[in-house]
Amino acid sequence: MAEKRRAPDDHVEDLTERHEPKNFKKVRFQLPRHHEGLPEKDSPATDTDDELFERTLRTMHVKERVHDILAAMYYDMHILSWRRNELMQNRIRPWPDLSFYRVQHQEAAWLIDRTMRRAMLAKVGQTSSEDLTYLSKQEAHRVGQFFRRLNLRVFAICAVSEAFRLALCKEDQLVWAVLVNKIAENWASIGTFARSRGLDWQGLLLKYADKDDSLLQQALAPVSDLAEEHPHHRVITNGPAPRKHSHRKPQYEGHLQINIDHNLFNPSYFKDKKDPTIRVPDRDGRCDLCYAERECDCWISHPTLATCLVELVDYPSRGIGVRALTRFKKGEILDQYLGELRPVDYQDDHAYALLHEPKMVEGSPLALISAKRYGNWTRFLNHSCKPSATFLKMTVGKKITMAVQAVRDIDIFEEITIDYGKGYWKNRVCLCGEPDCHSQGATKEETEA
Ligand SMILES: C[S@@+](CC[C@H](N)C(=O)[O-])C[C@H]1O[C@@H](n2cnc3c(N)ncnc32)[C@H](O)[C@@H]1O
Repeated sequence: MAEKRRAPDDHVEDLTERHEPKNFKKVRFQLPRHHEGLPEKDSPATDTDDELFERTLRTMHVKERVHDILAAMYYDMHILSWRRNELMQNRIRPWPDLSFYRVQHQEAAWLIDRTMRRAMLAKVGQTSSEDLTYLSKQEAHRVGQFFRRLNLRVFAICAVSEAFRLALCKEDQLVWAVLVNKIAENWASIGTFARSRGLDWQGLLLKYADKDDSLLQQALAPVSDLAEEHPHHRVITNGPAPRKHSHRKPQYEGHLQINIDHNLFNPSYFKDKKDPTIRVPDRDGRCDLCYAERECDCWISHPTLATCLVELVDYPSRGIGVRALTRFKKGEILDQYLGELRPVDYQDDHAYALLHEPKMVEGSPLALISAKRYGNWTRFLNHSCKPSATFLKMTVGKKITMAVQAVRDIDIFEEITIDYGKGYWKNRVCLCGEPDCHSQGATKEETEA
């Protein structure tokens, strides 16, 4: 049987001591003198440390800003579709929720109206620099810039987000240009996210449905409904290259891999018929959330932010992996590793099985979490020899659980990875590509043993 994955004891690596990479170019540290007034375009390269520093800082600032905006856009789309689903299912909460949804929808509709009005006027030759259908010339220029790279469908999806609308009128030109590029690079992800959450962007365009405009008709063309299924029942394949992506359902051994939100326990699998994840006070120590010594009512709330803001993507040669759609902080609990609970000697899951251990007792696993058929997004975390997350044994409320924790800050669009442990790679080859990868140092005999 292949070696089971085991959570490390020392879970959060201290990265403050990490050495700089060898090819890191040192620049003399000095505060920028005219940071705010830096030119929009890169100035010609010079050799002085000050200028190099300023340009590096500017590039970093733009990248950070664009990633902030994109993270906020995914969050906006998530929260608005969440609210909409609640409204549609008649689970209307107190009025502030409703008014938030209405205001956001109204502002998106105004932006679409301005865009459509301009497009209609352009058709009959009536646009000029004095055109008052836009709030400003800048907005008209930027919308034009967006349409040169992308289409009305993506614009309508993005327009739903307040972060996007604010960027359109408030960010400087360089940030806007980089944002449009990034949206173009990730349009498959943005489109899939909107569709799989049931975001109402087509509704914004419907009142123009009778207009004879090819872009509009293209945007309103029916698309298959992804919102009926769980978002993690969809994998984006072929990467984000324009018009090359498609979707597939995650399958293993010919079965759809079903999403669950708690471990499945079947007493008949266990000799004593008891759920091995029930907390035992003297064995499992304090609750990791409230530090109570005895049973408490804590739980890891579900869904976590990560459940809502990650996507499944096909990575060449490693299969499905997980991409972050927001920024996560070092130490953040991303989710719990879930699956069917099986006895430790269960032999039938060679890819997804994780040993379930209590945090205080080393080397005595209580069960095995088999996620090959039932599990959540965490089962798709690929291995890296320099991972961004780790398994963490926790005691929470009435249960013990295997959580997944970020071991460093994770940026939006980064793949989230975890260390499966050296044992997992005894008879397999790791393709993580890290310079210190286990498999690179292993001899042929070791990997084929
Ligand atoms: C827990 S699953 C991860 C999700 C998996 N990629 C999938 O498509 O379902 C573990 C399997 O993913 C693949 N995998 C994950 N990380 C890998 C890596 N660094 N190198 C090669 N294969 C990897 C291996 O096939 C491994 O058995």
